[in-house]
Amino acid sequence: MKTVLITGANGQLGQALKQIAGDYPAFSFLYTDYTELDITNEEAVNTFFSEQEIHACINCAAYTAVDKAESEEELAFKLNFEAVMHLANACQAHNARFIQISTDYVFDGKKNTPYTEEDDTDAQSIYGSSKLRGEATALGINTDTIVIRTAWLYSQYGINFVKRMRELMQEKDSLNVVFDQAGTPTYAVDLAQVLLSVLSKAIDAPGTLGGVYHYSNEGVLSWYDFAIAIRDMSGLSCNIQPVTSDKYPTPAKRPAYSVFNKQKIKETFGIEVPYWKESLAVCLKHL
Ligand SMILES: NC(=O)C1=CN([C@@H]2O[C@H](COP(=O)(O)OP(=O)(O)OC[C@H]3O[C@@H](n4cnc5c(N)ncnc54)[C@H](OP(=O)(O)O)[C@@H]3O)[C@@H](O)[C@H]2O)C=CC1
Ligand SMILES: Cc1cn([C@H]2C[C@H](O)[C@@H](COP(=O)(O)OP(=O)(O)O[C@H]3O[C@@H](C)C(=O)[C@@H](O)[C@H]3O)O2)c(=O)[nH]c1=O
Repeated sequence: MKTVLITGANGQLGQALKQIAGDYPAFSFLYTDYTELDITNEEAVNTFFSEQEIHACINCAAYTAVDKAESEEELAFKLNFEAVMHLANACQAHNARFIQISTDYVFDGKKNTPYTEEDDTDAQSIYGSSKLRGEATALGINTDTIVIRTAWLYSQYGINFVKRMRELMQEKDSLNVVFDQAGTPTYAVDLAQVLLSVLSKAIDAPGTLGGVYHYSNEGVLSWYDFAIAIRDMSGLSCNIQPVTSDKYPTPAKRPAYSVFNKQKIKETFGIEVPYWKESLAVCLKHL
């Protein structure tokens, strides 16, 4: 039995992992969030790893408030870079596989064809920069680190675009949503399945499979298209207007295009990726 530490376990990805953990009997899971293990506390991280026998760590903790990060740079870097360094060092010292989650916001969005893992990064926001520093640091500490970049994460858990839109649509007659930012949503439960199947292969293969991988659901759409689908598939009625980003100003700049090329993760781990609309339907059944 291999013990897997899940940090930030009360967040939406952490809760998605808890939902499917029973399908992976070869693993026993240690779920921690801020109160059990504050990953910004280096000493606490080292003590935790010394007291428990940990074979792998999936870091689901992060500073994810994209706009707020613009005015809380220090906090964002503390969690998305420094804490990642503490976990990566502890994993290295205890021979544990480290899986770090990152984001499409590491790209500037100037491309118009899907981003591969080899494409140059150029984050446009504090959140994106802090996540980029975290992934580079973890890989620098150990090339066995697996960094999985994902995008537009949503689920029945926590706070996300799907839940926020449904609330807004019930409160308001009309909404403006940007149509000049294109990407692909990711259902957190699909990502959780991918993380555990990746780990199942990687845990017994030290020295291989490390590196960056892209994962989202299949398809390409704008936030506007996503909002329309959320409305129609939820049976709600709200007038949704497509607007350009300058008509919906935000503190943080988002990439205009952040679609992933997912060939690497599909081929390396034999993963089949669900179409975004099918996964949205699954999520909406749980809401
Ligand atoms: N959400 C999204 O749209 C996307 C997310 N990602 C990445 O996916 C990963 C998971 O994201 P998601 O599940 O949405 O994140 P959430 O914000 O839902 O969850 C993060 C969790 O980490 C906890 N946490 C905060 N500070 C600490 C700390 N010092 N020590 C331990 N835990 C802490 C949070 O607790 P509390 O709530 O109390 O602060 C929360 O439970 C992250 O790496 C994120 O960057 C990538 C692309 C898209
Ligand atoms: C609520 C709302 C948002 N928007 C715009 C703002 C923004 O450009 C886009 C997305 O909105 P949000 O701010 O909810 O999403 P945002 O926080 O940018 O989501 C991101 O979170 C981080 C953690 C990631 O890693 C990314 O992959 C991505 O999922 O939609 C509207 O146009 N109208 C609206 O009513």
